Amino acid sequence: MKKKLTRFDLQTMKDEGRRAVWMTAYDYVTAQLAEEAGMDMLLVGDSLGMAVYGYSGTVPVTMDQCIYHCEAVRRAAPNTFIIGDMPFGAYQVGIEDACRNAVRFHKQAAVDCVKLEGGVRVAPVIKAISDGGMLVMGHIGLTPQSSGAQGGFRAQGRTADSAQAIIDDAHAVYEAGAFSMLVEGVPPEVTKIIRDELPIPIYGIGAGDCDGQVMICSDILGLFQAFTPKFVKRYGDVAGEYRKVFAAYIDEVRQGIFPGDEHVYKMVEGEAAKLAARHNK
Ligand SMILES: Nc1nc(=O)c2c([nH]1)NC[C@@H]1CN(c3ccc(C(=O)N[C@@H](CCC(=O)O)C(=O)O)cc3)CN21
Ligand SMILES: CC(C)C(=O)C(=O)O
Ligand SMILES: [Mg+2]
Repeated sequence: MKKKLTRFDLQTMKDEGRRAVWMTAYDYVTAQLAEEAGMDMLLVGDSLGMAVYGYSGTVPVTMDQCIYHCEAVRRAAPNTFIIGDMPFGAYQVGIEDACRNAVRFHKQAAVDCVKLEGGVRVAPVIKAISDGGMLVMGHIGLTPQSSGAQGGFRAQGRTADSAQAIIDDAHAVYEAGAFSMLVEGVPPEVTKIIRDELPIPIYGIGAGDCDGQVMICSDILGLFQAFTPKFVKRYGDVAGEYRKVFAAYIDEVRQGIFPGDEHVYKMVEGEAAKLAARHNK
């Protein structure tokens, strides 16, 4: 049986140059298949607001939604390192409130760490949660919960000054006690400096080569239809499979092909005749 990774395993993987592979999972079936496939970690991302609930961003996502999906993923993947993504509002109101929400992720959903977006500005929050004995993963660069401030879902750090601000964020996140961090949507030159200057695992999505990669599950499956960020690689056409299956099912029911003999229940021996006798009077 697969053994759940610890922060020390993740650190060793980085130190030995072995890349960690992870993706988002929001539901039981997906998480079960991911654990079976040997995924190193699973993120119950607040991207579930877009991938599952159809919002146009992640801002509306609530603690309850994140917790319920985390619980489903944990039940499906008891031996996988699970990251609970703190939604917008869960750590903006105050440090005490942020700690309470991080505790809820651990108590109710049995996550292995929480992740939250931001650098210099959220460093005190990261410090308070880590001081509470919980593992925190940082998330810098393109931070979807602040897409308003960033002017949309756009690559960050493409000028020397804006890149420097992200590097400063990385240092603040590390100093605050994060055990690892995710860098999203920045040029590889920026990622490289962060990786050279910090000892903890640096994971990427749209950030070039890193100590590991994460992708949105429905993006790699070729299932998510609304948009495709530049950094996504589709490894399948699951939307195409859905279309084929739905069309075939509709067709068979309409033609009376499904359900067939093999899909119906048999009456107990002799009972069909008795029943027929009652109704043939
Ligand atoms: N399905 C999905 N995949 C993701 O990667 C993802 C989500 N949802 N939801 C949360 C955030 C939002 N992300 C996004 C969304 C769109 C772009 C995108 O299309 N960017 C364009 C540039 C757009 C512009 O400049 O205005 C690109 O070409 O990458 C990037 C990241 C990443 N995350
Ligand atoms: C990996 C990223 C984009 C994330 O935080 C999420 O899926 O919510
Ligand atoms: Mg997220």
